Amino acid sequence: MSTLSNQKTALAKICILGAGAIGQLVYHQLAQQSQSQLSFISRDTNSSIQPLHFTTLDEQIIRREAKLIGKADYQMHLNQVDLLIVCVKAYQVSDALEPILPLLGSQAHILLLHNGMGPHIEIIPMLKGLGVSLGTTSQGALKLDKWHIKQTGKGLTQLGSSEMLAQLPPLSIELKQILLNAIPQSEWFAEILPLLWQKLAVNLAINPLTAIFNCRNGELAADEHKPLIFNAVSELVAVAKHDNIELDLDTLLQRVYLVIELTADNFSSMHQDVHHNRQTEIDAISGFVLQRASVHQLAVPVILSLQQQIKQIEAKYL
Ligand SMILES: NC(=O)C1=CN([C@@H]2O[C@H](COP(=O)(O)OP(=O)(O)OC[C@H]3O[C@@H](n4cnc5c(N)ncnc54)[C@H](OP(=O)(O)O)[C@@H]3O)[C@@H](O)[C@H]2O)C=CC1
Ligand SMILES: CC(C)(CO)C(=O)C(=O)O
Repeated sequence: MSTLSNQKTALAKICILGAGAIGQLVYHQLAQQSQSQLSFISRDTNSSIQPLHFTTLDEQIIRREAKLIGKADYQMHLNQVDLLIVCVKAYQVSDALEPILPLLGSQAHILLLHNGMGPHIEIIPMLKGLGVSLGTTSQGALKLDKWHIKQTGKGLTQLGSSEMLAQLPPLSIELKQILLNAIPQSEWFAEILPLLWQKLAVNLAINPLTAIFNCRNGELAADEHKPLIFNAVSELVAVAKHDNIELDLDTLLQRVYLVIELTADNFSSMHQDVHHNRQTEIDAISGFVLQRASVHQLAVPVILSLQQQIKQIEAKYL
């Protein structure tokens, strides 16, 4: 257990890796509710102070400043960090952490906050005994400009640990409290993996299909898509079972259709990535399920086909 005392809680040093839409949203939420010392990791050489703008859900514009830690100051700064929140895309996690991890002090804890699954398995060998927690958010945020974000939706943020991480130091109670106080609708789970699988099922059922059929989320409610969604989610449930994660197919399908309804007008993140010719997070969505299916020697033809179709789309521009 970390020794961060109550007295030091106010001075907890929290650094965010990935100053994008979600990284900046979490920064503003922490700045609003805690007295922690906050910063972003920059890829520039020198540190700087960056003005930020945040448009809230009720259209208020809040101005703040953030400390960006430049490479020249990594050594000195990172050694002091208590919590590193990683808010890059799933496919960026390992590369982003590689130069940072060796510079963190032994008190540092890492929180991964991204869509999809898999990076936690990739980074465990790189951790050298540092603690890690995992999370997923259903809040929405959009970059209006590099340093101006708008919150676009409320939603649950599910954070937690797992038995598979039990050998590593846990997040301290004080840091957990800072996160739960600052992030609205956030919850902590002793075993987070089932929650991550459930969110994965939602992303698997919605994201690739919206990119393949070039449609908004709501159009997936049509009868013509029902067999594909049913088969993809059924395959995921079977793979999860072999990973000792029990998911209920009916409950999961209900959740998928609820998200389709609640986000009917949205273009999914994968649709937007394809639209802007960006790499998608497919490898952490269907790719992760395919990887686990291969470990358990299970056939998942529908998920394989979704993966291949998105890879073909990406290949036209990447
Ligand atoms: N935006 C949303 O509403 C939601 C997003 N999510 C998930 O949250 C995660 C983050 O998404 P989002 O914030 O939208 O993505 P963004 O692309 O906006 O943010 C990622 C940020 O990380 C930066 N970055 C990438 N590599 C590095 C690195 N090596 N060192 C430092 N910074 C780096 C990027 O910088 P640069 O652009 O310069 O490369 C970018 O600013 C994703 O998994 C996404 O699916 C989940 C729910 C909702
Ligand atoms: C829930 C959903 C599908 C909302 O669009 C999403 O998480 C995404 O677009 O990545």
